[in-house]
This record gives sequence, structure tokens and C-alpha cells, in this order.
Amino acid sequence: MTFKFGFKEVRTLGGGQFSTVYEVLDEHHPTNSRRYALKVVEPDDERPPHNVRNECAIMTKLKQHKGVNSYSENVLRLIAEFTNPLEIGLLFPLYACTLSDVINHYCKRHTKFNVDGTLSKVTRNEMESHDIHHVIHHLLSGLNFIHSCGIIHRDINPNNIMFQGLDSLEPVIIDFGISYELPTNNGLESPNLKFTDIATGYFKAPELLLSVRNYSYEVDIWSMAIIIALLCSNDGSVPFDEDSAHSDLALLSNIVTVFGSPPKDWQDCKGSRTFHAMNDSFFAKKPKPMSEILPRVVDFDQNIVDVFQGMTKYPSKERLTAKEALMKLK
Ligand SMILES: Nc1ncnc2c1ncn2[C@@H]1O[C@H](COP(=O)(O)OP(=O)(O)OP(=O)(O)O)[C@@H](O)[C@H]1O
Repeated sequence: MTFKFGFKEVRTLGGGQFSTVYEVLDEHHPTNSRRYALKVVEPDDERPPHNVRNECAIMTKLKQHKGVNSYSENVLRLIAEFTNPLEIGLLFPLYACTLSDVINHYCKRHTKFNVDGTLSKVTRNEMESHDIHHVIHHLLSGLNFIHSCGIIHRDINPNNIMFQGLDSLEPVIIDFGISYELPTNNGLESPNLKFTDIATGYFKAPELLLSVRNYSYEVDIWSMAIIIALLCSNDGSVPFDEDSAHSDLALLSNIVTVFGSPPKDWQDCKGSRTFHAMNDSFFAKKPKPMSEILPRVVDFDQNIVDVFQGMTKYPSKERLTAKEALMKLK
């Protein structure tokens, strides 16, 4: 049995390029049978924008926030941090599953009888529309708290949203490993030259795909909007082609197919050579109807539709803030 920082490893939960997350038992207090998540990182192995020391600083700031709401149930809390000469360990409450697991749980496979007499399998998202509303409300509430602390999360995606169980509808936003604390990310990145290698696959905001570096909170708003599209889909998928998760150009082209053409005078991208080099065919696309993008709620919840449309404006300054989205959602 392996021990780390006095915690007994029960199993590996996950991890990324630079970290491993373990389920652990507290050996300092053997009578305490509570389990925790321990994220272990070797700081010398990390490459920017990953920075575990900054992650600790940001999580401490989130914990010590003294605003109107000094705490959010929808944002991961750091319990403690540990260091040894090689590693840093971050101790968190243990959660059972990610948003990807929850969506898979609600997306049931059914057999469909086709008119030509053949059978095929279809996936149907069976999450109730009021439950979808509840999850979105709490996600926006968590994001509003993060932004109100002056932090851009920079990696809002379904694997960074966790729940207590498959039937729990209280989401918690995790993973501040590449987050940015305004105004300079603690001296690591200047505001106009932020890293663009942030966010995951489908969840990247369009300006990032055009290498805009002076972005702000609005990149998280876009990512959260794509999470909304996932929750409101018929089959638990995003409205983009599968291969677009791995290619910035393919994703940009998919975004244009779904949301229509960006404005020719798109302020965020006025310095982008790629944007100016785009040919006219990029500027002639109409947006898809909301019935195709948010089919699960379009007839039941106009507030979600309005919020989603406000969060997916190309000009980032026109996007709703998390606070505005929350107020509109009710
Ligand atoms: N508190 C927790 N409870 C349960 N599992 C967790 C917890 N924190 C993280 N995990 C699991 O570990 C995975 C990786 O955690 P995290 O995203 O913090 O690490 P990371 O190094 O930033 O990973 P990535 O590079 O993939 O984003 C999560 O997707 C989740 O499956």
C-alpha cells in the first residue's frame, strides 16, 4: 500500500499530462474513515500554462473570498496543501462522477423501427427539462463566483465538472490548473499576451482559435454555452463534428456552420491575419435554428434559449456575463 503526505492511496481516479489524482484515506486520523481526492503534481515537470503553485494560490484566493457570497457550493474547495522536495499535493473533497458520466447516464439507447422495416439504435437524452435548468443555473452560479474573484477558469469542460453521484444534480467546477488570476496571473502572463493553448477541444472560444491573446472572462462564457448545448441536445453530444475536437481550423469552420458567420468587423480579431485572410465563403453562413442546437428545451424553456444566444455572441464584449446570464435564467 502506498502512502503520500500521510494519506493512504485507495485507487487512482484520473489525472492529466502533469498530475495524478488519487482517492485516499487520512492516516493522520485513522478513526476518520472519510475518503478524499489528492491531486499530486511534480512542479518541475510542468509546462506553462500548467502551474500547480499558481493553482494553489488561486484556490486559496477562492477560499478566502470576502464578497457578498463568500463561498459557492458549485466550486471545488481546497482542504489543504502539502509539499515535499519533489511534489505538491492538493487535498479536495471526493466526488463520484463527472458531467460526462452524468450525461451518459441520462442518454439511453433505444431501438428504432425504420420505415423500410430495418432496426437501428438511437440515443435519447432523458434528462428532464427542469433538471437541465437546475444544473445550468448552478453551473452559472459557480462560474459567477469564480469570475467575481477575478479568476478566468480557462478549462471549462465536462471532465472538469463533478457531482456527488449520478443522480445528484449539484455540479461542482474543478481544476484550476491553468486558471488565470487578473490582472497578471501573479506575474506569470501579461494581460495582452495570455497563452492561447487553453480550454479543451469543442469548448474553445472562437477568438482563441484565431490566436487572440488579450481575451478575458468571456472565453469561459463560451465554453459554458457549449456545455449548455451538450445538456440540451437530443443525444448528449455537442453540435460540432467529432473530428473538430482535434483541429482548430475544423472547429472554427464548425462554429461558423452552427452559429453563422462572424461579423466582418469582429473587434476581438481585428489584429488576426488568419481572420482577415478568410475568404468570402466564411462570411455567408446563416446560423442554425435553435431547435437544432437546443432541441431538449426549445419548446419548454425560452430563458435557456435566450441565455445561450447571449453567451454565444462572436464579439466577446457583447456576450452575457455569468451574473447577467444567471439573472436572465431565473
Ligand atoms: N475532487 C475530486 N474527486 C474525484 N475525482 C476527481 C477530483 N478531482 C479530480 N478528479 C478526477 O481526476 C481528473 C483529473 O483532475 P484535474 O482535472 O484536476 O487534473 P488535471 O491534471 O488538470 O487534468 P487535465 O489535464 O485532464 O485537465 C478529473 O477529470 C476527475 O476524473
